[in-house]
Amino acid sequence: MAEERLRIAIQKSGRLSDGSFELLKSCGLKVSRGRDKLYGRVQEMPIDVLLLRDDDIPAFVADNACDIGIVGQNVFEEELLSETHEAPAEEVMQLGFARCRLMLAAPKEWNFDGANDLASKRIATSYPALTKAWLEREGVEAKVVMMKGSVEVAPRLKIADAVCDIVSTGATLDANGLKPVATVFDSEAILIRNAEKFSAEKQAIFDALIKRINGVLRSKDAKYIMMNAPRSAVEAITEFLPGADAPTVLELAGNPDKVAIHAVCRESVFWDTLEELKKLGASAILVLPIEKMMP
Ligand SMILES: Nc1ncnc2c1ncn2[C@@H]1O[C@H](COP(=O)(O)OP(=O)(O)OP(=O)(O)O)[C@@H](O)[C@H]1O
Ligand SMILES: O=P(O)(O)OC[C@H]1O[C@H](OP(=O)(O)OP(=O)(O)O)[C@H](O)[C@@H]1O
Ligand SMILES: [Mg+2]
Repeated sequence: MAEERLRIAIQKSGRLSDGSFELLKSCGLKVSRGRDKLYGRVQEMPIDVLLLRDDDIPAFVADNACDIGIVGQNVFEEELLSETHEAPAEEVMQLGFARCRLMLAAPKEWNFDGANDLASKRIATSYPALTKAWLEREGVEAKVVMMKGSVEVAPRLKIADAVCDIVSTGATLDANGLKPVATVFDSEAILIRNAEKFSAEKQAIFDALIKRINGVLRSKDAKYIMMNAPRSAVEAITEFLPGADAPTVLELAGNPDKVAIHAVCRESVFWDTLEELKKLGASAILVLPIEKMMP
């Protein structure tokens, strides 16, 4: 019998693409792309990769053309609200990259004073379902105009009064004379899966992949921190270290009053943290990245 392989759909090129390939790489999976560049194969695990437009990913996963996929939460929620599939794909986990917001934006000169200002106005968006749901929550009646791309130019062309589009730095809005006025949806890349039960063989591949992804995500903010400190400050320093439990305390040769402290910090270590540690008497502080972490 042919070996079962797990099929994952990822974006071919765009804002999700690099992060998706990077995640697979961090999981120890190298994707060798086929000549048509639409199909890739992983050597290290029985996984096939399909390279698609991001909008097609939820449907490919819902329809069983792929088992799992990586897509923006915004695109996935839009698809769910549109109710196009009897058994839509299911969200498995957030992946911590491609963070952005779906935001309502209005021309800078508009003295915008809350959602009610949008009553009877035209709003251009590629996300009509999410936009309509937000308007409904706010109790505002407005006309939603669907645009597939270049949404930000709509007010200038008098196609719409406002837009509802993806914002990260805000540079695109600014360049088009627009300002953000309300957040409709917070988004990041997510892993989705087909709603049906996998075969035992496929489930085992899926479980192994999830374990690796969790290991990569866990190590993302985590740092290995080393420092010397007065023996008397060990307790205060341990309490202060972000997300660290039970650090290793080592003798320092020829210096009975001082020890070396080694700890895994599970949260970000900022410059402020280092300043505080210094105040508590720490010196020779080293912060090292952690590549992978298994519980
Ligand atoms: N500026 C941004 N910063 C971070 N994430 C973003 C940004 N813009 C979009 N995203 C996220 O990445 C997803 C894909 O965005 P992209 O602009 O690549 O889509 P696209 O142009 O529709 O691509 P495709 O050609 O695959 O249809 C979005 O749905 C959103 O979740
Ligand atoms: O707030 P900013 O940092 O400016 O990012 C927002 C822009 O990024 C995305 O487009 P992208 O640049 O991916 O190009 P696209 O319009 O071709 O998808 C998105 O559609 C916005 O237009
Ligand atoms: Mg798209």
